Amino acid sequence: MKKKKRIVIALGGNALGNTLPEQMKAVKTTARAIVDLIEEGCEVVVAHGNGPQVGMVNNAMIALTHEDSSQPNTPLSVCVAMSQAYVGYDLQNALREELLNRGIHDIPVATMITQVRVDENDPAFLTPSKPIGKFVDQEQAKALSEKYNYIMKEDSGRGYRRVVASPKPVEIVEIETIRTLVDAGELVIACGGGGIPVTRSGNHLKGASAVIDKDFASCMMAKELDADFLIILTAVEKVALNFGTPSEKWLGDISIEEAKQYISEGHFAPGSMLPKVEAAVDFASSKAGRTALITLLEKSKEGIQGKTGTTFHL
Ligand SMILES: Nc1ncnc2c1ncn2[C@@H]1O[C@H](COP(=O)(O)OP(=O)(O)O)[C@@H](O)[C@H]1O
Ligand SMILES: NC(=O)OP(=O)(O)O
Repeated sequence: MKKKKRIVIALGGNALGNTLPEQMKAVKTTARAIVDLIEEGCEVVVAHGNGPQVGMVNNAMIALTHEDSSQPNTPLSVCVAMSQAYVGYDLQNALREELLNRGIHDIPVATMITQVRVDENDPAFLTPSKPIGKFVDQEQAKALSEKYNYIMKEDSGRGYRRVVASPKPVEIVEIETIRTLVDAGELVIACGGGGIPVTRSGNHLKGASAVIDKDFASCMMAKELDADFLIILTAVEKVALNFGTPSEKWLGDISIEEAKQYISEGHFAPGSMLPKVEAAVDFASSKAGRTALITLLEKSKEGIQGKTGTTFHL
């Protein structure tokens, strides 16, 4: 019998929406796209981002502390944990329902609260780079940085966002549990929001004030699970050279060498497209036969059929 293709999908912000009602709606479309892949005969593992969601949770927790001084600050690591549960809850239910609606009764869905270890000496702790929360204009950005000491940065021509530290993942703490569930045929949602960042001190895991890039965490999970495909779903169908300029050129199938050259030429914006391309290069170059794909959620099926998206190969 032909072995099923194992796919790790990294869902970007547009697959989840920015508010509770938007998320309820978005996860239904997302579930349809994922179950399409399952019906194509693929084994799917789902990871997702949390930029808007962790920003929202963090704001709510700050407001709580302002209202009630007996409530201590909620660490960013706990906000990431909350965002994993919030997204996992809606996504898990949408997937369950979509599977049942299509008569698929033998694939249980589970969300794994996932911790990802980072290095406490990672220089990324000193240079915040990960955009979270809402997009605001320049004036609002100035007000937020004055009021809360936030570091605000312009994000790919779409406005300003708060940036936080984003160290690289070193180890997925729950990887053996994830592997056991995936090998048992379950549909697992894991490494949400890049994973809850932790550092290790002996047997103790301590939350770190950071948001890990889900593209890097998904890449690590895809390698750990020996996946065939890493699919990074975002708001563009393809990756572009000279993005947003008159000489914009959309990329189809590219080699690792070409991708590395384009990275060095500065074609991909840090904090948005650059981590996706870096994760795609890392995965596709890690072992022969591994393919990475960057495309739109609605195009994921066509993407794995080689009909669209930007595909990275050795
Ligand atoms: N070279 C590029 N090619 C395509 N998109 C790019 C490029 N550089 C920056 N972008 C921007 O990056 C966005 C994807 O990053 P982002 O929105 O942070 O991802 P996510 O979907 O994970 O939230 C695209 O929608 C686009 O606006
Ligand atoms: N954690 C993370 O990478 O989130 P986004 O995909 O929303 O940026």
